[in-house]
Amino acid sequence: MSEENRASEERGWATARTLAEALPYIQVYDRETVVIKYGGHAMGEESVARQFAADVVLLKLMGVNPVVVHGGGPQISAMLDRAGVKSNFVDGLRVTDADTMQVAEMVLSGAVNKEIAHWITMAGKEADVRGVGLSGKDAGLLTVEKTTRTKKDPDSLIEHEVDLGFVGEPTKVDSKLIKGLIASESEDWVPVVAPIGVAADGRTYNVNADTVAGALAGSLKAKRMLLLTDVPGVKGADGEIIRQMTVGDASRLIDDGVATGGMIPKLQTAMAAVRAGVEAVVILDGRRPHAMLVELFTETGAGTMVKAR
Ligand SMILES: Nc1ncnc2c1ncn2[C@@H]1O[C@H](COP(=O)(O)OP(=O)(O)O)[C@@H](O)[C@H]1O
Ligand SMILES: CC(=O)N[C@@H](CCC(=O)OP(=O)(O)O)C(=O)O
Repeated sequence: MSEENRASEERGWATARTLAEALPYIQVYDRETVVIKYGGHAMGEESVARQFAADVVLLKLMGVNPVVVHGGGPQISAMLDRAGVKSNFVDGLRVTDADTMQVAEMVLSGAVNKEIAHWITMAGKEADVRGVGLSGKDAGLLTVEKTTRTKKDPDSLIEHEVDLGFVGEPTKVDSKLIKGLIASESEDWVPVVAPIGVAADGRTYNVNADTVAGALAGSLKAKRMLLLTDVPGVKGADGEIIRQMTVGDASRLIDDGVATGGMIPKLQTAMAAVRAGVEAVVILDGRRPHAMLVELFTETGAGTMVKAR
């Protein structure tokens, strides 16, 4: 779990200081899918979003197949604030009534999705790399079922069900469209997915973006999933960033209450994705310049890596 550990395994290649030395190692990701979850907190200023888009384009030009899933929690909250609505969160999930659902979809599938796809298209203009904005509603990408949660009453210790409203869990990912986009030999398309899903009854659901990224990464058997957020990694009980952990460690951090709030869905997603065949998941600071490139192409990497063992 130490930094040494993290740096030593399979990563000797990234000590390369020149492109020629680095090339064999960059080939590790050749034609491999990397699912990138771009969190609302990581988005920050326009210059940060532009830099993110430029790095996504660079990855595509280096032969990686990036698939972006974005959040937008703070952006939804800002829009709800304007309407005088305050959100409640349970285990990092927004309790979503019908009105909140409408705002969430407008912000996620409308404003945020189109902006990110647009920044990628703008950054990739000269190289003809283009962002394609979608939500889980497009081409039947994401089927969900209503999320159920129980909470223990602190006094009586009796479990009771908490109704989260229109909050869904992925039950099926139909990644045909995404696979078609990333496999195109003639076009450099980068799918950008908003975390909205559809239930069997046709209703629209709000889904945590980390969860969507995990489901998509599992379905695409991605080599890496990068969860870009606003902290340098996952902190342990001593407040220090943990550089590498197993799914067992991740589960214990949640059980022990060391990982709280938005970090809970992140770690749960990481565990599920690794179990579904994703080689590794990394939680890292998306505001750090070139965070994704540092993670993929340097020896030390960036953030906290979660692996099976
Ligand atoms: N053990 C932990 N290590 C790091 N961050 C933690 C931990 N527990 C809770 N967090 C919180 O999780 C947040 C990231 O989740 P979230 O706010 O949902 O991010 P995003 O919008 O990027 O998905 C951090 O800003 C931090 O406040
Ligand atoms: C159910 C649920 O909580 N959905 C999230 C969807 C957006 C999201 O996950 O955004 P971040 O990644 O920026 O936190 C929400 O409404 O905030």
